[in-house]
Amino acid sequence: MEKVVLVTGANSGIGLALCERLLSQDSELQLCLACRNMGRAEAARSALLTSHPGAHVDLLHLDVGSVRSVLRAAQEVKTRYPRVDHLYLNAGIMPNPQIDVKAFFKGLFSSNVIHMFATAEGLLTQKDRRNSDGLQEVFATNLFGHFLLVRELEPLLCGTERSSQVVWTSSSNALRSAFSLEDLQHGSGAEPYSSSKYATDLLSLALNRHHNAQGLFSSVICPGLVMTNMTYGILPSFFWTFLMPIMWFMDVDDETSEALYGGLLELEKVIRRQITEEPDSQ
Ligand SMILES: NC(=O)C1=CN([C@@H]2O[C@H](COP(=O)(O)OP(=O)(O)OC[C@H]3O[C@@H](n4cnc5c(N)ncnc54)[C@H](OP(=O)(O)O)[C@@H]3O)[C@@H](O)[C@H]2O)C=CC1
Ligand SMILES: CC(C)=CCC[C@@H](C)[C@H]1CC[C@H]2C3=C(CC[C@]12C)[C@@]1(C)CCC(=O)C[C@@H]1CC3
Repeated sequence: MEKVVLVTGANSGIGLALCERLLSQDSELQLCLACRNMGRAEAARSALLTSHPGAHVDLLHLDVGSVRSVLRAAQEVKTRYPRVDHLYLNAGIMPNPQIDVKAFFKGLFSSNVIHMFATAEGLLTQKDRRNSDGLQEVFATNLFGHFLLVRELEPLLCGTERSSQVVWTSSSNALRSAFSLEDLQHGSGAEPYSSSKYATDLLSLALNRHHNAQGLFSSVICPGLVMTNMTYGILPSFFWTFLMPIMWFMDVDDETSEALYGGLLELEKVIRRQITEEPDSQ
């Protein structure tokens, strides 16, 4: 049976790259691009069909920052598909980002420099506002609209014979220090993005607690730092050309992960030898 996969914010950046990858891995799936801007959604669909002719790619109008739009879109999904196998909650915004240049240069010469580049902690603030539903826009878009979508799609995600996966695009910029239960929407702070991403991680945990028994499994991914419209909104592209080599230099993960892999293979050898040499104690 064809898998049904729905991706929010699928018309650009990470969402569109994800759709490309999904179709490369399984050309049979029914892919639904859930987007706010339908012009860009059409263009994304054409691009996907050019690289994957014959693929099944649908469009759905969804503004995750609007409660009415989420409810309408969920209703439409229920009429179109019998179930949803994979739900990628990827749409996100970071409005009016400001960099604290002083903190950046202070961090550059501190022992905290790698952490600063990896998480942007202490570097980034945003200017948020209330939307027409009376919610803080970043919270509404990055978290609450998606939460509502999951709630509405529960019948298609839970209780079916197969399990379903909900995957959130979170961030290394998810900061516990930015989140408060007393101010869920982060109306009074200057780090709504970090707060919304930390809340995303918490919500994913809670969804597992509430829905694993019904076959719904939630997880978060952090894509690292990716050049998209979001990052080009933080600094203009020529800045990134200079910064990228430094970012690669900072990225110790590949090397460390390779070293870990080698270490584990060595340990595996030792352990295997040990259990074949030692008599079974039981
Ligand atoms: N780039 C990076 O380095 C990182 C990004 N992320 C996360 O990745 C996700 C994707 O961002 P990225 O690809 O970088 O940035 P883009 O700006 O390229 O993509 C954001 C996508 O979200 C959509 N979107 C925004 N607001 C809404 C809305 N109200 N309703 C529906 N769709 C909406 C945009 O559509 P539209 O055309 O309508 O604007 C666009 O398709 C975000 O959640 C972001 O927080 C996480 C870590 C790092
Ligand atoms: C010259 C100068 C002032 C450089 C500042 C560098 C910053 C622009 C980057 C350093 C770490 C980056 C980062 C992000 C944005 C750009 C930086 C702050 C993200 C917050 C982008 C979106 C995410 O979700 C996570 C990223 C973490 C690292």
